[in-house]
Amino acid sequence: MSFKLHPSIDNGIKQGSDSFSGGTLHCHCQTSPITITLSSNVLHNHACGCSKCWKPSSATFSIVGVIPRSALSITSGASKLFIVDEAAVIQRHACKECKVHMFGRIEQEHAFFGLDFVHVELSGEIGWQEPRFAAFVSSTIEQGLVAPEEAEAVRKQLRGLGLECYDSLSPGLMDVIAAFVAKKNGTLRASKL
Ligand SMILES: N[C@@H](CCC(=O)N[C@@H](CS)C(=O)NCC(=O)O)C(=O)O
Ligand SMILES: [Zn+2]
Ligand SMILES: [Zn+2]
Repeated sequence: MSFKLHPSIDNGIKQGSDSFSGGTLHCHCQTSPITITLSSNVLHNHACGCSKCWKPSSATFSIVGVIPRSALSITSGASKLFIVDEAAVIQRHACKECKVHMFGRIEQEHAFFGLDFVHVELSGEIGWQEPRFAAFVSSTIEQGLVAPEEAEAVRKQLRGLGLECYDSLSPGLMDVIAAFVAKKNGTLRASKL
């Protein structure tokens, strides 16, 4: 049995282009869609199994990447945006009508302050960085999308696509968050390497 992970990876992962320099995201509204223009490619693109990241219907994972907030502009339909959960670290700005999340933004002191979270499947352009790992895989169990006994099969399918699996973010990103906390606490150790 194979799981519907996400439509943009279920038939294999297509590599992005190093020379790609951005494009436009559209919400799903047929009339007056919200459009967001991105002036660069995304970084750290990945599959996220958490309950908070937007995913299309029938998908088990969201595909989400980051981009400097200075590279993102709302080019139409700004009045249709609302914040899904004001209390969340990532303020996800979604369309009031079709409910698609257009971008997530961090407004508090955080390792990822200055980066916005976006879903490049909302763009028609080709060349966006391909997903490179899978995060929060076990969170799919919480949502009833995957049975506990199925989790390893889901990981196997993800690894078969070349996506290493984690139950939080990737080690590299977790290190960035931990280093930020250590710096704040005055406990950041100097490297002896
Ligand atoms: N198990 C939780 C995990 C949620 C979670 O921690 N999501 C990560 C990955 S997007 C995060 O950084 N969330 C911050 C936020 O949503 O503001 C769930 O599925 O709801
Ligand atoms: Zn919409
Ligand atoms: Zn998530």
